[in-house]
Amino acid sequence: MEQLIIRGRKRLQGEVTVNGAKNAAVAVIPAAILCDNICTIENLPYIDDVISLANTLNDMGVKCEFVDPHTLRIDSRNINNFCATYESVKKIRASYYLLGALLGRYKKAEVAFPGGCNFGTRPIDQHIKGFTALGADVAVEHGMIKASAEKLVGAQIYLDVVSVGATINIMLAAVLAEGTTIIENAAKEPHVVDTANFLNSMGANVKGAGTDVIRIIGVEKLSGTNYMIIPDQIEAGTYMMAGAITRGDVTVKNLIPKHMESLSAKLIEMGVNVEEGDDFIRVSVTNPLKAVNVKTLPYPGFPTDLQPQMSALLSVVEGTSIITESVWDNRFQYIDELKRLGADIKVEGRVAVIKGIKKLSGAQVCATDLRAGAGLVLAALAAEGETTISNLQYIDRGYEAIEKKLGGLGADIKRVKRSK
Ligand SMILES: CC(=O)N[C@H]1[C@@H](OP(=O)(O)OP(=O)(O)OC[C@H]2O[C@@H](n3ccc(=O)[nH]c3=O)[C@H](O)[C@@H]2O)O[C@H](CO)[C@@H](O)[C@@H]1O
Ligand SMILES: C=C(OP(=O)(O)O)C(=O)O
Repeated sequence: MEQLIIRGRKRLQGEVTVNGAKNAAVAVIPAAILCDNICTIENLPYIDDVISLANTLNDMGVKCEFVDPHTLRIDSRNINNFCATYESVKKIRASYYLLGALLGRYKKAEVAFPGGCNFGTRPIDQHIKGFTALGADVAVEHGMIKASAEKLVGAQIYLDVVSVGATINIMLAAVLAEGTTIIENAAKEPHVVDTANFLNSMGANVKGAGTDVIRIIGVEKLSGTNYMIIPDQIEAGTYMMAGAITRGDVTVKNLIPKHMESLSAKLIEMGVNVEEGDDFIRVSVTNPLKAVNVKTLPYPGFPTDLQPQMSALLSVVEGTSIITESVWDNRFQYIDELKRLGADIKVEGRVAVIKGIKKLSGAQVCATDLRAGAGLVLAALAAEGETTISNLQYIDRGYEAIEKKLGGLGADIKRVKRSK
């Protein structure tokens, strides 16, 4: 068992570089099997979700090779298996993209119900509605989602909820379908746009990604391509808040400032100094910070994947802050862990009321999911004394070398192996 040991209250200072985006990577990798050739994907984060997906594709006869830790060469010429089992996909949510990609290219797919972080129900009815509208038969049996079609024909699909996964999955299934598909009420997240750009670089015809109407004109064939993944909005936001919670001076490099607007605006409202460059943001604190209210929303709103990190930050900002989680029905499970560090937070349903305290104090805590883990890391950086964080398998799903990056900013953090 590995743990992070953090001795807090070091003011972070310096520069940290963001890796490629997890949620773009996990869509683009399955999308690569839509062509009968080789795709080379660069700027991938070297994280467990990416490694798991590469292993899953290898099990299907796709040759996935890391050219270096951030570059994956995907050769899908000899794919021979259209089934992804529970064993291979249980840890990753994005395994659902294999459904859209296999269905789009081979008209058949069998994928175990996806895993990923647990914050309440994570239905996939909108994915299934989209596949069905394109002409697929979809059945759920023995924990497997089975989809097949004679052929796929473009359709007009209105999503009942704004869903990143359904938007991307329908794009994957529709790029090789006959005719035009229109997705209305589509998600607008940067990773939706990145996946559309990747598909277009393979020869697809996807327009409107980044707005709430996406139009896909089916093409006959896609070709291999070289593609570079966008920077990770959530990793960037996590390090921006690491700067703020330690009242430090941190420059987060290799990000897209536009993707950070909802966070930057909140930090500025709190009194944090936020200085933007073309591809960096410098965050520093010189004045006392103020409490704020935050509501998570689909992009361009405040990302739910930065909500736990924001709770950690607000737990040491004087005054009462309110966080409303409007995307997931149960994403405050980690609050009990934050309370072990002394945070004063009350949760009622989807609302957390945070009374800022002067100082957190180190304790033993456990990550309950990926971003909960990131929130605990931030809280530990601000806490007096030593914090031990376990369940690192969650953090490792989405953060490459988190202890090295924070260590480079002056944090006292180390990863240790403990016998159970
Ligand atoms: C791999 C990946 O990219 N994961 C992200 C993706 O998850 P994921 O794609 O699973 O999240 P969605 O955008 O689909 O979910 C948003 C909301 O829609 C609901 N819903 C979704 C699909 C569906 O068929 N029916 C339905 O009701 C969900 O319960 C949730 O309330 O977007 C989330 C919201 O930004 C992020 O927290 C996750 O980090
Ligand atoms: C919730 C997340 O991931 P996933 O959807 O892959 O579980 C996340 O990235 O915060």
